[in-house]
Amino acid sequence: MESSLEASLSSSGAVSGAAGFLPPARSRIFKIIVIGDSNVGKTCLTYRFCAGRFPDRTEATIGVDFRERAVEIDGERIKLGKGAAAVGAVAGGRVRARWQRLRRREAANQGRRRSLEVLRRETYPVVGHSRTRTI
Ligand SMILES: Nc1nc2c(ncn2[C@@H]2O[C@H](COP(=O)(O)OP(=O)(O)OP(=O)(O)O)[C@@H](O)[C@H]2O)c(=O)[nH]1
Repeated sequence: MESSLEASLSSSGAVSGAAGFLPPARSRIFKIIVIGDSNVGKTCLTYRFCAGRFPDRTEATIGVDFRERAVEIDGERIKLGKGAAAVGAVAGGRVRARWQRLRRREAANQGRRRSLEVLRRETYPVVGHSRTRTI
């Protein structure tokens, strides 16, 4: 199957052109959402991954926070867009409803990451257990 990278190159027609000019290949973009109870480290996790260091100080995220990092995998440049969203600020059943809304909105995402704080068991149910793996 033709990858989107190959498709973008071949549809441009520039690859086989005689002018010797190759436009920059478009990166594929993978979106990952990090979701979890408030204050479990979502911002620090995504900041560390994208900036290579931990933030000097943090503030509670209101709504959703976006970051981006490009990585090279098997010679292909891939952009990872990461969003962190707190669900813990909303109490009770509304937590799950908001989580499900976020899941629907992010249905096109290729990856999801859930954050929880291992020493605070009450943060576990917020993100659900079904596909949580202990690493
Ligand atoms: N000990 C320890 N503290 C951490 C770790 N990661 C984050 N923290 C601290 O935990 C607090 C919350 O971190 P954040 O990254 O802001 O947490 P968050 O989940 O994004 O918080 P909200 O935006 O409120 O949802 C901060 O004081 C961090 O310094 C960790 O791995 N270990």
